[in-house]
Amino acid sequence: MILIKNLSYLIDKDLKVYENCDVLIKKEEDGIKKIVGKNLIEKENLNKSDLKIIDGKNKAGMPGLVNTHTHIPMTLLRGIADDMRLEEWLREKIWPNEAKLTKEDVYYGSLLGCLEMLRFGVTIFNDMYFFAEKVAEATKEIGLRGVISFPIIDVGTPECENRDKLIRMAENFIKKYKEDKLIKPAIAPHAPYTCSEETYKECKEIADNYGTLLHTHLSETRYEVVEMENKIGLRPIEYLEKIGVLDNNVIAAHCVWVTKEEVRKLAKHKVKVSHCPISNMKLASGGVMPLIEMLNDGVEITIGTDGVASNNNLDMLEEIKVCSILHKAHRWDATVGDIDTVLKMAFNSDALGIENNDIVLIDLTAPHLRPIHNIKSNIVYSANGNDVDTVIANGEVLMENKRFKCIDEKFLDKLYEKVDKIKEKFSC
Ligand SMILES: C[C@H]1O[C@@H](n2cnc3c(O)ncnc32)[C@H](O)[C@@H]1O
Ligand SMILES: [Zn+2]
Repeated sequence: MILIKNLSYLIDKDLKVYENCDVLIKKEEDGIKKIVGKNLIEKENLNKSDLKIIDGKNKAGMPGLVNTHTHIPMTLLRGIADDMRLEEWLREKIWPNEAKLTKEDVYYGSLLGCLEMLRFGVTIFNDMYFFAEKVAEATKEIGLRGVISFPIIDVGTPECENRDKLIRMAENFIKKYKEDKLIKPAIAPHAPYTCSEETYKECKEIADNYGTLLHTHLSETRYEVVEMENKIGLRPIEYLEKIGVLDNNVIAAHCVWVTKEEVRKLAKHKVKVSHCPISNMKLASGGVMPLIEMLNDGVEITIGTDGVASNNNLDMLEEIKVCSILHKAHRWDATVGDIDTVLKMAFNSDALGIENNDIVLIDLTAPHLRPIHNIKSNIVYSANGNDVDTVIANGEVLMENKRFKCIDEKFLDKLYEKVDKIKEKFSC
């Protein structure tokens, strides 16, 4: 059992704030149980020798951050191609370099990505990358929880060039992990411009049969929308609706270029949207995701960083601040993207079908986090990922006082050496 004693502030999933409390975390057969109150040792009659005690003084606790769209192994491609728009970035830089990746490279890139997320308080994530088994393996080793989706592209991926075979591999991947405690497998047709109607339909059938999510990029750029309108006379969301893919098991990343009518379609089919403001701005995807219209129509919106090659980090605290201020600037309205709205999106793991029972502690002993008029304000507008001090995920202390507990830290040097070596095979 873990006891956080004298926690200065606790923000719960419903964004209620408690002050000066203890939090007891018990890992039981049927899940994680949490008790919040004062003087829990006495009240719950706890034996100190059964407890891992964490000092909560000058710390703020909150649920684990949830990154709902990323490509974790792309940590390997950090900084390889900046200041380019999506289409050229993908075709000229990212895909040619990804073609050189082996499954071992993806494993090390995933470890690096998981440690980066952990360092920044992200405990649950939704990934889409080649060699998904290696992403799953690294995730389990670090102890995070993730929806790991197996990507499909019609022309093939670095893992396999044959689409039919890829679909069978995706199904086997789902079978292998479907009972796993930390991993929820899923399938990911990459985007409407890389996957045919047949591919989307087959992926949807697999997602339905196995009860998994279908993760896809959707309406990310104006180019994507115009290209589709020219080819088939439909916008990407209209097209996916027409072929029967839109559903409540779909999680769609980006959804920037979306009309009001399409927002209604997303809401009608209960599609979950992963909003990736930094990646959209950096890749100059143009436009801004219609947050207000989506919220007004009841679309479930979550937040993602996208991959490190378009962000260029996995700092979800940075992402929520940018999300908030982007929409204020865009709408000339300071009330838009308010503190509670962005925090709710950042803690939302329900969209992934995972319960967020994790706790992240922020160290408040830093000049930029004092004084504290409103702890939620300091977290959204003043903090960043480096302020994360301790992470308890799935009932385990994975990081304490900014030190990784899930690995021997001596391994970090070896990991950095490995990724430096992998770096040599890429060309900028
Ligand atoms: C899984 C593949 O998806 C690629 N990717 C990474 N970021 C984006 C994005 O913003 N839009 C479309 N595709 C993206 C990644 O490089 C892999 O090739
Ligand atoms: Zn992406």
